Amino acid sequence: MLNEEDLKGIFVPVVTPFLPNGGLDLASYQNYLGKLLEHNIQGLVINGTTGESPTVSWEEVASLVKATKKSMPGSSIPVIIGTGTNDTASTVKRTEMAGRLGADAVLVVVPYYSRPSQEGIIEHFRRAAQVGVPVIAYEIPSRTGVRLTADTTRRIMELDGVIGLKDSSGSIGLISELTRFDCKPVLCGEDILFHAMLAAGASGGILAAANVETDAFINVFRLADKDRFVDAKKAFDQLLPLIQLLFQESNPAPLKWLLARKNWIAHDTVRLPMAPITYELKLSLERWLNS
Ligand SMILES: O=C(O)C1=N[C@H](C(=O)O)C[C@H](O)C1
Repeated sequence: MLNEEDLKGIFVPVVTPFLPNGGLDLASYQNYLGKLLEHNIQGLVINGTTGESPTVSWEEVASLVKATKKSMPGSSIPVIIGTGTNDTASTVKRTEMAGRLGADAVLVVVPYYSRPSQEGIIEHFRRAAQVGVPVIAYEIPSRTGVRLTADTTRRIMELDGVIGLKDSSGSIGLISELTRFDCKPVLCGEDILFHAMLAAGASGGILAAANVETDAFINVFRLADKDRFVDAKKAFDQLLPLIQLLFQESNPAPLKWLLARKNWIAHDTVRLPMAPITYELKLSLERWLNS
């Protein structure tokens, strides 16, 4: 299982490939996984936002995890499973099931939709962490509808069993507050802010765009890790056009289109209410591919 020291480097949140009829496409998944595992990544995240967790059943998550383990026998690449929901009891149950599937850690998103109080959110994480599988808390207010204060985040990160934070808060405000003092690792979860967050003390990232330019993201991380922030910035700037395109419409639809276009997965199918990308974005991605 993961501990704090392991949250360093590039973690790739995987897409969940679907067939045109919406069923799980495990053949594509295995092909795509083979491509990702050619790179020196620090871990995989299954059933994250990029994995379309709101529309993926637990049985499907289990199939993905089993396929992942089968694809990398003897590999030590950590597998992190998204188990967060907006219901504490079901989050706890999913975290227990993830432990039985062999998760190295779980990604638990701030409970969305209900807009709970900060105290309720802390209690949600306390219960998830008590399961005994290491928890990475996931702050993404643009999707959850509730924003953690720096004090709440600190209290969550201080819980036993919470090993770090994935920060998709949308600015460097939170990480700057957290890293003023000693704190557990913060992973960037906002691709466009990767360099800025490394400079503010992030220990790596869980980045959808790293599905595509994996080595380039690893390079940015390594340069920053050696305090070569100017070189890291130059390398990161090269990634900006891709990042802008991948987030022009809701992630992961653009990413799935690109992976399908590269034949890593067979189809760009997303499950409703996610919709396929527009014709205009396809043209722009095609231009990027040819650039
Ligand atoms: O699935 C993830 O983990 C990520 N989700 C974020 C989002 O889609 O909002 C983006 C980030 O790159 C990784």
